[in-house]
Amino acid sequence: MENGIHKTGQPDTPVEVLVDILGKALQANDPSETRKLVESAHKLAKGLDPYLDAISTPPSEVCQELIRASLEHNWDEAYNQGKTQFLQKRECCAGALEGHFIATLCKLTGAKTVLEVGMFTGTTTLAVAQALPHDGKVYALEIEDYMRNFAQPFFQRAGVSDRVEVVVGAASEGIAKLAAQGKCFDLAFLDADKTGYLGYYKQLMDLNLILPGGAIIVDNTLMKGRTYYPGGVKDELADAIREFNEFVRKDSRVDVVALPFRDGVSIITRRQESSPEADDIITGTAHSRILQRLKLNSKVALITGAGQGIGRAFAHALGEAGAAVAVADINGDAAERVAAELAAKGVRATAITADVTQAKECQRMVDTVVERLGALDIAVNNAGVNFNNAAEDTPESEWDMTFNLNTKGLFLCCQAEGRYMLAQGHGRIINTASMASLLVPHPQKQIAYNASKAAVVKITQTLGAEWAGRGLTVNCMSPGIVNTALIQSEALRPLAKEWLQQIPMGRLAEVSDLQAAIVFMASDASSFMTGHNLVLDGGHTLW
Ligand SMILES: C[S@@+](CC[C@H](N)C(=O)[O-])C[C@H]1O[C@@H](n2cnc3c(N)ncnc32)[C@H](O)[C@@H]1O
Repeated sequence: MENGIHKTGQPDTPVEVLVDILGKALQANDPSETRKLVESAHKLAKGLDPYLDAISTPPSEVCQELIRASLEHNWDEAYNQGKTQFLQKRECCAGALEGHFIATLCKLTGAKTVLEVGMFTGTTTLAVAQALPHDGKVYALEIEDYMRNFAQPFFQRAGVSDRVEVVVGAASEGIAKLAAQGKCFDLAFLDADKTGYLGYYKQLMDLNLILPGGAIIVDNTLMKGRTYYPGGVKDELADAIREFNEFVRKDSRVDVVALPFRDGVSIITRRQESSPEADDIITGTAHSRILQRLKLNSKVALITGAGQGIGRAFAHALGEAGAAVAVADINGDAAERVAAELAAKGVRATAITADVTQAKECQRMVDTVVERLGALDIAVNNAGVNFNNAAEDTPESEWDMTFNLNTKGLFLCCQAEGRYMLAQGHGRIINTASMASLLVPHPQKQIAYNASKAAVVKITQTLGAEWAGRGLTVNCMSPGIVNTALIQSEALRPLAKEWLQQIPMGRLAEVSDLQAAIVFMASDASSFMTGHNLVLDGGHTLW
């Protein structure tokens, strides 16, 4: 490609088509021909932004109201009445598409903390806040106190006030203040005074305020085209942006991509360390940053007992981390429901009905996973039961049922999964044990359960040792008392008060407390851990 025109001679983008049409208009001798060409160039240029709006998801209703209020506000009057320090203009509002663009980048990068330098009426702030997780925050720097009051009711209406902190004052001071408070950002959006950009950029970079994997997004890097076509006019803003663009382009710490989106948007990311002296600790193992090492992309995970409670939480955690998920349960409807939940959030998932107390069923389950999802990389053996009876009253049938599922069934699963994984040369098996493997939970009586879970730890240790060095790791997790349907039985519910006094942290585990651990145990990041019993009990076993 040369000068925007491809070897075929055909222009390929709307701008290239414009260049082509206007070039022809310049060469046309017939005035009516020139007019026709200019008209078609005008229509093509005029239609671009509305079309982009039309094919993009519209902003939320509150965001639309805020954009409307920003555009309709009498900014001259606000200035004349001394409410704003500077004469603000409606064009300051970045608009729906750009707010949506920044919010999309937040979602793509999994951002939690975002800095906006130059908030105006907060339309982008709002779009970003709505895209952040509920424990995320956008810090919006704005020199005009008036804007905080303008935007606040809209943040409240959208229910995101606790996700927005407006810092009023000069942006350089705001950045310094946030830095002094130890704040760091996944993304920063530079959109305040253009002559200040270089200073803000240097502050953010020199103070390391952008987290590894983060980015600085900069608006107006084309400055209406005056950066590359000044038109012979003295232009302080275009000069400042040009100087900024050139500085960033030459800054060896970063990569930058400039997009012809609206008034030009540049995305600046920090370069990965690449010097030959850099070891794995500097570059990350296989150049994967620590959070990337936890990703389970293209892995296939099987979870038994995944129709509810802990297993369901494991299935969601592994799916969110990138794995395709086979949801196995003896209750087929429950398995289908969880598989549907996963599919609805974009996880490749399948449901399998299986009774894992039967060797044949375990084999069929593994075969089905491989047949439907193409492999089996991670297996979480989680199906289990718990009955409550004093030792002297425990019927033989209860002992058998408990051991059949919790112990024999778990071993049969490990065996079927292990055979497949040994043949493929890699795999992660994670068994659900219990803190009952380490202490005797009380006051409830559950001898069969306690003994079955102690056996799970021994199975895990034995398999971990036997299969070590053959690409497999086998570990188990021992949750404390988890707030699930299992403990809602009539026998157990009244005991909750007593348990709370036994737990140093003073609360039961929620299934979500176990999710990060299962991802770690399933990922390459845990490759040196095998035969381990990971206890997650709020300190219960310490007392
Ligand atoms: C282009 S508007 C921001 C638009 C906004 N980011 C959006 O997405 O709609 C620029 C804003 O920067 C503010 N501003 C200008 N100079 C500033 C400074 N030195 N410190 C903080 N804010 C400043 C202005 O008051 C104005 O509200």
